[in-house]
Amino acid sequence: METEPIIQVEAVSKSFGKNHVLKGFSLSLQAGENLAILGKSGSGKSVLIKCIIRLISPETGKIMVLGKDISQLDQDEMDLLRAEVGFLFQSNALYDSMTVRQNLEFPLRRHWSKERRDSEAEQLVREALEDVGLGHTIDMMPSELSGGMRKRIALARTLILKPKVILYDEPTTGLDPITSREISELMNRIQEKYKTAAIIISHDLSCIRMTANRIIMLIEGRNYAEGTYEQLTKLQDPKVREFFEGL
Ligand SMILES: Nc1ncnc2c1ncn2[C@@H]1O[C@H](COP(=O)(O)OP(=O)(O)OP(=O)(O)O)[C@@H](O)[C@H]1O
Repeated sequence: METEPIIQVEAVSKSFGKNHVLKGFSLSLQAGENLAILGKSGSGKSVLIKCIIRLISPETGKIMVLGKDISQLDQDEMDLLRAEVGFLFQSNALYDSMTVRQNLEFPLRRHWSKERRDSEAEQLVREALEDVGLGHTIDMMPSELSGGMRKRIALARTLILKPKVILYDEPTTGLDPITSREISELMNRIQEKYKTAAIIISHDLSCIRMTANRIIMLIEGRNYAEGTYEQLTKLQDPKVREFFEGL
């Protein structure tokens, strides 16, 4: 039986002046799936993610998130929906003046009552930190952590609200190959444990190879090619080959 997609993007177009970034791009994210969007720098991957969380609005097309047409939601409804979507942004954006514990509690402040936080937050924080293998850092400051650890803390903070779907924006950018690998393994463990679906936008082929069940290549604003990593590496199209050259 076909289940309803977690996220559906249908023929979305977005331009900035004469710069036509997305030209009828579509995707369908299924439950439990890690879907990677592979595209060059400037191809529109971040624009796509911003459309999905309605930070910007496309000119044409339709976006459904967890069964809701996001263009039809008012601000409060959109905020509630965003709480079910986890983001891991490139910048990590941890608060430097807060401990790891306070950073992880932060999303709960917005979405939970004080009573609920007092009774449940501690255990959730500990569980999320254990999930990323950093239980011992709970009282440390972000400045005491390495780049890879900060990324994992940012991921733990995303997990706190038990999202149904996670959007990973360049999750391994700026990390060395070993740390990148650890983050990719962690992304797989999270998929397995929480059965979350995820969209991963990246140009890091090793991360994509390890984590993606399916890949859509975003080239010239369109769905240029689609398949598993193995399938795409076998294509002869020069624009696809460019990505896999040297492997
Ligand atoms: N707010 C904006 N105003 C004008 N142009 C924008 C805006 N946001 C993005 N663009 C343009 O849209 C294009 C796609 O940008 P985007 O950030 O989505 O690329 P990307 O694929 O995420 O690249 P990278 O891999 O380098 O992050 C670029 O040409 C960029 O200049």
